[in-house]
Amino acid sequence: MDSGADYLHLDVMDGQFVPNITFGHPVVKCLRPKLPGVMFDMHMMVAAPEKWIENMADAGADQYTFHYEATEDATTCIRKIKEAGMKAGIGIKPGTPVDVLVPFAEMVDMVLIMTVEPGFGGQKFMTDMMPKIQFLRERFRGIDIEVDGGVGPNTIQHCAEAGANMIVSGSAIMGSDNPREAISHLRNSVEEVIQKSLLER
Ligand SMILES: O=C(CO)[C@H](O)[C@H](O)COP(=O)(O)O
Repeated sequence: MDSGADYLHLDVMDGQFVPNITFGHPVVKCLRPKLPGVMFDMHMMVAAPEKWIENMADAGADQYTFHYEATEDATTCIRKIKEAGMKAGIGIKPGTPVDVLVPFAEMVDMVLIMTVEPGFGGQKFMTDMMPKIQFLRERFRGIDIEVDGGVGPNTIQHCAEAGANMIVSGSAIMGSDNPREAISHLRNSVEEVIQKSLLER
């Protein structure tokens, strides 16, 4: 396990799965040539995520992260994402128990633990989601575990110590006087905990 690759995390919201709306694959397709070499992780906060897999692959997405709650058939969704040539991620909302992810943890490239209700940036980090990360890290040592929602300099330590190795951060970086420094701080916090845990083994 390491601190994972760098992705541009793009929040797709459909006004159904979450009470907000952003953009879809046509915008991703326009963005793709403007950011060569940048990996796009689509965070699909949408109902029926299986519907947009081909479109997002065609638009140039690298990873397709959907919500467990949004589909009746997560296994087929994962298979279709991989067949379309993308990496697969599966996430859960705060109210969903973590054990639903167990059957999928070794089928996907990443699991996502939401630490806010999906739909809006700038919300308060939910520390009580940390046991979900610990649960997954204890059982699946090598997987990528991502945390999303309210993560910044004041909350990163909780995520890192629980075992997360991929971090999404919006407001804390955009609101910082020095976004580069803020990113380095988040990255270093995760790296330090990973290195320490490797030494302790
Ligand atoms: O998925 C999201 C909301 O649904 C956002 O990506 C997430 O909340 C990040 O924003 P912030 O760091 O401001 O909390």
